[in-house]
Amino acid sequence: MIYLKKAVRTAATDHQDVHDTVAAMLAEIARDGDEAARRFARDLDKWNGDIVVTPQARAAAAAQVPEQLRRDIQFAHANVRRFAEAQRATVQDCEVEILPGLIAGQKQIPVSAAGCYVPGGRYSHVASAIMTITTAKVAGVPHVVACSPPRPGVGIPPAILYAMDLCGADVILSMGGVQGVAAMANGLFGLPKADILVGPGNQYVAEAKRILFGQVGIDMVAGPTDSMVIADSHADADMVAADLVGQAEHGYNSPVWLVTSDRAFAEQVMALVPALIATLPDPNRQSAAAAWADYAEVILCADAEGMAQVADRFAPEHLHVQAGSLDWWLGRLRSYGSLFLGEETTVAFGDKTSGPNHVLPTSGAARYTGGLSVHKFIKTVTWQRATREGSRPLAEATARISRLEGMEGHARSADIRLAKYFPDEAFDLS
Ligand SMILES: NC(=O)c1ccc[n+]([C@@H]2O[C@H](COP(=O)([O-])OP(=O)(O)OC[C@H]3O[C@@H](n4cnc5c(N)ncnc54)[C@H](O)[C@@H]3O)[C@@H](O)[C@H]2O)c1
Ligand SMILES: [Zn+2]
Repeated sequence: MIYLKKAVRTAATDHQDVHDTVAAMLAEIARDGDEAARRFARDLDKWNGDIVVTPQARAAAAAQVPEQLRRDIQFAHANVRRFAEAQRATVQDCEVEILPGLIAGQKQIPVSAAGCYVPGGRYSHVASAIMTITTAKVAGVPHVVACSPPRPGVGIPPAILYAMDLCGADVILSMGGVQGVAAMANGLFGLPKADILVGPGNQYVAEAKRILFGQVGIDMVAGPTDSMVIADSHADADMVAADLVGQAEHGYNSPVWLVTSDRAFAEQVMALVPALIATLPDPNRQSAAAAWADYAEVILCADAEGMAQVADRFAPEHLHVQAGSLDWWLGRLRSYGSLFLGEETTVAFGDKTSGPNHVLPTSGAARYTGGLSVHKFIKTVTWQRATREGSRPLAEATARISRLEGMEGHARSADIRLAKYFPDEAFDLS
């Protein structure tokens, strides 16, 4: 493979500053509770209003969203729900007779309370509300809290609030950043403590979740969003250029990668991109320009197998194949958060409306995990039950293994059962 364009920057270097800021904020909130969270909302987001959004404010939001947009949000919600329901149907209890007199099983139990972070600093992430809340509700979580940063004097933008309400958030907090995350994790403002925190956010949000992990579950540690397009000579250069620029808009440090087996095609796309970026409105233009200049890469490979190897190594969050033989790619590719097959769909569809979740592993985490799904809200737990007859071989083997391990107390839990159920027999348990 040959780099026709190489990134000049990779992962952020300011991590320690962010860590110290967030750790200090979390400590203050742990100490002073609601009051500290309110103080940060005031200082950072200029918000003095209600923290728990009232039923009246929820109802009023719908009236402020134009009807077509409401229908669009309902469309996206229905698609995300349909996909999540199909996933839910694959998650099942099971039961097996391991040996005569011993049955064991697994049960799927949703967490009791989930906290969904809906980012809202720079863009109005309506889609993130749909992706997280809907999925938690379909998973069967009885108590879903959602929070998002309020805009000064306005609160949560009406379209986000409408989406949160439509998707079934039980409580909505007008609170963003570290204070929003901590409010859900610590059970501030009268809430139950969240068992799991999910949803994307900026570096402060991501760091807060990372620090709180252990005390609560989290979906993943998210970095800047990234996207890869695999294109061969079948691809449409204008479309590929538009897709790369579209995803570079996320932020100055959002990598986009083009992997192709056609040098002329790569050069055509590279020539088109700057002009497309120049036509974006500010500040999206600056984000996309910086992302393209500093983080984007264009890689030329000999053939499809070479391109697949690059994709597997990068493990992109979004992977879009605009090439022939789509079934071959679906079978061959192994590391991605979400795969988009063919030019008729695109990452933007997945981001906003199509159904599979858009909360996905970034920065190569797709090597070891997929994205947000109903599974993240459900605990697969196990149980077992034995008859006296079934307990007999278990007790004998357990007693001997325990003694070998030096765990005499464990061995005696086995001994006492054999003595009670089979009093007339002698066992060699040493
Ligand atoms: N990968 C995905 O699926 C996906 C989807 C949507 C959004 N995102 C990501 O979500 C993020 C959204 O970021 P955002 O900033 O626009 O919104 P955000 O909601 O994540 O963060 C806003 C909050 O940051 C806090 N904050 C700002 N400056 C601070 C400081 N100096 N100290 C402490 N706290 C501070 C404020 O309290 C504010 O409420 C982006 O990084 C975007 O890439 C990812
Ligand atoms: Zn996107």
